[in-house]
Amino acid sequence: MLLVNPTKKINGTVYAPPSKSYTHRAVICAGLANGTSKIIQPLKSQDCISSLNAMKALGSTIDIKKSNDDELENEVWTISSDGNLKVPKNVIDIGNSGTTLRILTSLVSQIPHNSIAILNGDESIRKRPMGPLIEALSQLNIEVLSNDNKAPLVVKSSKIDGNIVKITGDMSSQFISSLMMLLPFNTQDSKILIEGDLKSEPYLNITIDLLDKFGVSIKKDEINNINNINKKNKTNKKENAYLIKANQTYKATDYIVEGDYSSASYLIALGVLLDSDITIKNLFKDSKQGDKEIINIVKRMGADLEIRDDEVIIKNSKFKLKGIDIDVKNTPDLVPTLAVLGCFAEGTTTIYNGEHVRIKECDRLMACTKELKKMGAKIEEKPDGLIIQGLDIDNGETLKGAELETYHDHRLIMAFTMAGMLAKGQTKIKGEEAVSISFPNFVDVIKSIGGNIAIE
Ligand SMILES: O=C(O)C1=C[C@@H](OP(=O)(O)O)[C@@H](O)[C@H](O)C1
Ligand SMILES: C=C(OP(=O)(O)O)C(=O)O
Repeated sequence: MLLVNPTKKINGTVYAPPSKSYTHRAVICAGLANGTSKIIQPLKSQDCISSLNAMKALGSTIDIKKSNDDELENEVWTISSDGNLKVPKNVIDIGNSGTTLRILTSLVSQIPHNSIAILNGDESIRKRPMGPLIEALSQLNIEVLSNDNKAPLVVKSSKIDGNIVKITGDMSSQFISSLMMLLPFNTQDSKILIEGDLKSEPYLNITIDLLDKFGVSIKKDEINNINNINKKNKTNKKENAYLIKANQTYKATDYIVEGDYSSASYLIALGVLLDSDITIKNLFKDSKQGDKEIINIVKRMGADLEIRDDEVIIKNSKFKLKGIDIDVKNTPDLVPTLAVLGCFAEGTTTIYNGEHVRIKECDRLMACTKELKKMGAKIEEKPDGLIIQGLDIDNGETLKGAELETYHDHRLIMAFTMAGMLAKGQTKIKGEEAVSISFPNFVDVIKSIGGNIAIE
């Protein structure tokens, strides 16, 4: 249980943890390359260790060393491979990591012929949808067996047979990242055609960026679809497609992982909500991470931040925030952070375009509504988002401490910790150990800046 007490002020300098999305991709690409890659400053979290162990099970050799930078306790992961995935000796357990499951489902089809790989994970992972990816792979004659289109999955080794693959864009970009990482092995040039709305697109840009560092090129091809011309306002609806050249090979490389904006969102939000003097290092201004948008969101709500090339500084807050409309199509992981921010912003905060937020570690729209209501939040669940009426802070209204469930969901634990620090009375957060999924030293970091929290 995490005990969270009201906290008035935070100050100090902290480092954002390394990016989860970049660490996953770097580890997997390193295992696909012929040679030795060094992943410098990787995120040592449960999810990324799932990717590391999976690549080990598929034949990579892994050596973990502390880096010289003692203060940050960073590591260097040296990953060696001959570029060919091996038949795994056992079921590959990907734990709680949706990214690992989705990306590997395509790639494990490239193990030697006449063999199978089995992917499985925890209770939450066995509920996450896989249908569109399984169907897309069948268009390439790759066979995946499952009950109900969910893990456990049995993937049969197969040559890629086909060069155009259609997939829905509105459920998870991870399906598309998965195809992007598979198709460079195709012997023909290939194209991924996205059907419907494309959500979480910044994660595809992360995939393209990282693949480029490992020598693989993917190009976006935007097609103006004449069938979709909206005659009334004469706007062309764009269809998204990606082009992948045949017979590309992953090249071993050394890669330094940048800081994670999704994890930093809790620190940034706390910084603007409390009396703060705080610097968050390892956040790059030119990052491709979609969750960098947290900076624009808090600015739109009325906060003032100093953005440097590689750090974010918040001084002399606390700001008087106002409620705004927020489209979370491209930033689903920010939703728990935004739900808490909305409680402390004057007026209405509307979070929309987030149907995909329901199919993460848990249904985060349901969970934020149910749990924050226990603290007195005025929050309403909508099919695609949340409507939050800000509390009357000027007249002393605030959240009240409560005992909260977290559904084994790391992002809920961190967002509810913020809520608890701003609430009146103690908040008890159950299942706090799940922060290790993406931000293992979260509790220590919050304590180091003055957060009055403790594990019981
Ligand atoms: O590819 C990635 O690294 C991720 C993609 C996003 O998922 P969806 O594409 O399913 O929205 C995000 O929510 C997840 O935390 C990480
Ligand atoms: C949804 C998340 O991750 P994944 O899909 O990899 O489980 C997350 O980190 O919030």
